Amino acid sequence: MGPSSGSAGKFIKLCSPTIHYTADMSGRRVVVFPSAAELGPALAHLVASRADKALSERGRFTIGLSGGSLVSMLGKELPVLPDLDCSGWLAGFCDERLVPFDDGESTYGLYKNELFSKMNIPDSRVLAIDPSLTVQECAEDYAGKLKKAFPKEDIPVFDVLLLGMGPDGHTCSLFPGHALLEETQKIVAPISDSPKPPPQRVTMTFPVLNSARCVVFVSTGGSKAHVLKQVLDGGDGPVLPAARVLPSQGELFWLIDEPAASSLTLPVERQGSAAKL
Ligand SMILES: O=C(O)[C@H](O)[C@@H](O)[C@H](O)[C@H](O)COP(=O)(O)O
Repeated sequence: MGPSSGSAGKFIKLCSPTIHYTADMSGRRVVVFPSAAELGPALAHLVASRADKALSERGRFTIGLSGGSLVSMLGKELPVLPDLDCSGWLAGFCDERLVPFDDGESTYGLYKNELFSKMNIPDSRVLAIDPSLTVQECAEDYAGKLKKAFPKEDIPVFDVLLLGMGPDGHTCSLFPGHALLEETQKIVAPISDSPKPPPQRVTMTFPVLNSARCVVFVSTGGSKAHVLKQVLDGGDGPVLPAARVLPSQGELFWLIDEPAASSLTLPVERQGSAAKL
């Protein structure tokens, strides 16, 4: 798509050599970086800026985390930011695999090692699942934890949700064609037939994703090019789960790298600043 196509709207000119261009595509602010190495620091700055804002306006910063490449990216980039005070942070998980915390598949376990320990975020500031429960109980228990953490809201409003997207267009544990895509009542749902192992997981539902103040997708690598085109460009195919994330009030960013963007036709704006995100 280009400036003349329907899905591409105004293009935002920023000023730093590390961002190639940003585009406003159907309410999504798409930012393309030369590589994942340049995307990581911008992601960290974006999180820090929304944390500053939340802390000054509401006295705490709530963030939902996802697995995949985000774990190591955040573990590398956030702890090295100067003057980042995490004492007011409350971290949860956009989805989680129902495995013990010391299992290599546990998203909590990965973040504990790669991020929480480096940033001195204690367990009391982390909303985690109870992996000893059945998947049904686990979803109810985690939903209860979210409700307790957001007592004034029917649907939790996270300051930032960080999401990845699988090559099939799934996000969180919301997979293409699955009945959970239509869930409107629960804020957290169990899934016991995840097409991607492990099969048992719990996941935030679209009502939570679409209530956030800021949602940031991170997607990198050439293996995502085809599905990114489908999600960002639309077209005749089914609307993939990642494309259904459109916060009703909040911001929506797609931070991608050039290989992932290679099937998109983007404008030639080539200046930007991570600080302006
Ligand atoms: O729970 C999972 O099985 C993964 O965490 C998965 O959902 C991941 O987030 C996406 O596949 C994006 O992965 P990348 O960030 O590595 O692209």
